[in-house]
Amino acid sequence: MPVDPSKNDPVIQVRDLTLGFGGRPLLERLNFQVQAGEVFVLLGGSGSGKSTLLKHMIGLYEPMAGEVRIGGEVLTGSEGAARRRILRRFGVTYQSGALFGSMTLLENVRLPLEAYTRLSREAMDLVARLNLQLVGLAGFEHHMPAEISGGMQKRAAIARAMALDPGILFLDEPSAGLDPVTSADLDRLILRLKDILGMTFVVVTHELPSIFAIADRVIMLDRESRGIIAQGPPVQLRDHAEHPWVRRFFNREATEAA
Ligand SMILES: Nc1ncnc2c1ncn2[C@@H]1O[C@H](COP(=O)(O)OP(=O)(O)OP(=O)(O)O)[C@@H](O)[C@H]1O
Repeated sequence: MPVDPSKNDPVIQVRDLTLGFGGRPLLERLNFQVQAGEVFVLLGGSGSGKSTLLKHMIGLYEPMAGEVRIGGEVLTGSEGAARRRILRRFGVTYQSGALFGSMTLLENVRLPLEAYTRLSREAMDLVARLNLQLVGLAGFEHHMPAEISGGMQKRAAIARAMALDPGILFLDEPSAGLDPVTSADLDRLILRLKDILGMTFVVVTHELPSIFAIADRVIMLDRESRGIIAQGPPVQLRDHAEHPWVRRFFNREATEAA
């Protein structure tokens, strides 16, 4: 079930978030919200903290200050049953993909169901099959990850991240290592899941064609000022951003992509 199917409700709230390592802040006092059913993209130069911010948003790291709320509940510092409940509201795929190589696709997608539900084996298989079907992998249930292409592996990782029926998916560089055609296929899948299931996405990506294809809104992180230097729909930023770095980012890459 989507966390909250009504549009314009924040499903993720980042409030005064300061994060860093070894007592040194990398990003300070970040404030932004992600609305239900939107694709929200984290941008920024290399080392600006995109992946680190994503890891804070999913509770993998604890911030130096501030909080992250998912579906209105505070994830930061949460524990026990409350934390488990919040964690089940979202799925994650990491850059490395990380399917278990010794398991079939069906077994990979079944894994979270085995760990977190008491469904019967038949029901788990049914859910796993449906999820693989949803990402265009019907018929590949018994393939091993090494037997399918990189693009299909990414799709299978998304199917696994969706196994527990979350309303939110966090994707860290989903098109890394994919050719442009396969990457565009993945963009279409993201848009389809958003349209048919009303899912909310938070995506880290550098790929400009992808950003224009999928993003409702982006935020641009900046290492020097340790904050957000631009936010809004990508076309708006391309045409009207005040910050020179932001204009350079969109225009240089637009030229390269042309
Ligand atoms: N676990 C960690 N411990 C200490 N420093 C870290 C850790 N993880 C990341 N960093 C540092 O934080 C900074 C931001 O890293 P991060 O990976 O979040 O950037 P990014 O914007 O995702 O970069 P890229 O686009 O190159 O992947 C970098 O200087 C990195 O070395």
